[in-house]
Amino acid sequence: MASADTIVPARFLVTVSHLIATIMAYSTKDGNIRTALPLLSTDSYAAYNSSMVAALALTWICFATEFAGLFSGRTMFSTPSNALLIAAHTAGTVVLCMFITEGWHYLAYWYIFLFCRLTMPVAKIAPSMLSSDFAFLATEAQRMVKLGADYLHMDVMVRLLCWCSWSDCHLMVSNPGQWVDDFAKAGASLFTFHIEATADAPGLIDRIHAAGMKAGISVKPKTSIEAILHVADKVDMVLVMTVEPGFGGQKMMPDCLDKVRELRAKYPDLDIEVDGGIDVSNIEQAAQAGANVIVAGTGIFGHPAPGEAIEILRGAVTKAQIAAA
Ligand SMILES: O=C(CO)[C@H](O)[C@H](O)COP(=O)(O)O
Repeated sequence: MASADTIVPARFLVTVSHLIATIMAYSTKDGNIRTALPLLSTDSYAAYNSSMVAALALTWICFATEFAGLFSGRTMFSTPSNALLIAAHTAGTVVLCMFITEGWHYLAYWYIFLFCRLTMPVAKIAPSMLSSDFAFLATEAQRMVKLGADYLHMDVMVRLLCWCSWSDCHLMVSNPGQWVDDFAKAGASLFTFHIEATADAPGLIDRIHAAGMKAGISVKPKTSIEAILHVADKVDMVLVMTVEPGFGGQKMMPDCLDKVRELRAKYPDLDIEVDGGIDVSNIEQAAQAGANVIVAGTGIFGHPAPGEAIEILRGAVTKAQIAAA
């Protein structure tokens, strides 16, 4: 395994090469746009130019985010993530050089960009606030975000107010539809309900989306995955419970991971979340089954170094994704 002394500078250098290639693509974009235009025609030049500039602007936003993660140390020490990014940036630099030198159609840039962004459902770690110190909830939330959490997982058994824009709200209530507007107003970004709690899942998903939130659907351990397949294309995430919902600190039920395997085989790009009894000792099983969004309460808050636990969970997911690719 490469050490941080070599892999971190290697990642930095290939990322910079990729960035330079995108800057070159900006300065030579005229050739790619003209390839897309009929001979001697200048109609549509402005529209194609704006489209290409938009794609490049999105790329640079992604670079800014990545450099922020790298320099803040948040994504610096995960070897599987570093290896994946080195491979992605190397491939991106090579394809972009061909795009420039061979004068490919400008739309190819969009395809390259979208392929790079969408091919893999990235690892997301969601500390379950159920295991935090409720007397200092806001401080606990800030601590988790500083330590690298991608979401804060909020279990809702009675009404709860979300105060931040990256709350992953898991509603373990009957009639979840009655709370859609309240959660949207409170700033929830992801509203996950149980298939067992509604008779009209497609309608509820539409309402969640219309309220400006992502929609997730959850299955309890005894519910088969077939129960949600009719809406798997409509939702942004499927949550497979690996314990009976209710409280933290339970033991993960490995049988539930068969549902994750089945779902991942059918939906390679879907966000699949697991929740219940996940920690650094069993994350490899969940990651190898295909889970990429990891909820952990006791596994993070009860770990002597919660930031390290978050990175181990993220690293295991990324490593399993590389192995499966
Ligand atoms: O949904 C939940 C309980 O119903 C919790 O999110 C879950 O149990 C997380 O806690 P832990 O990681 O300690 O098991």
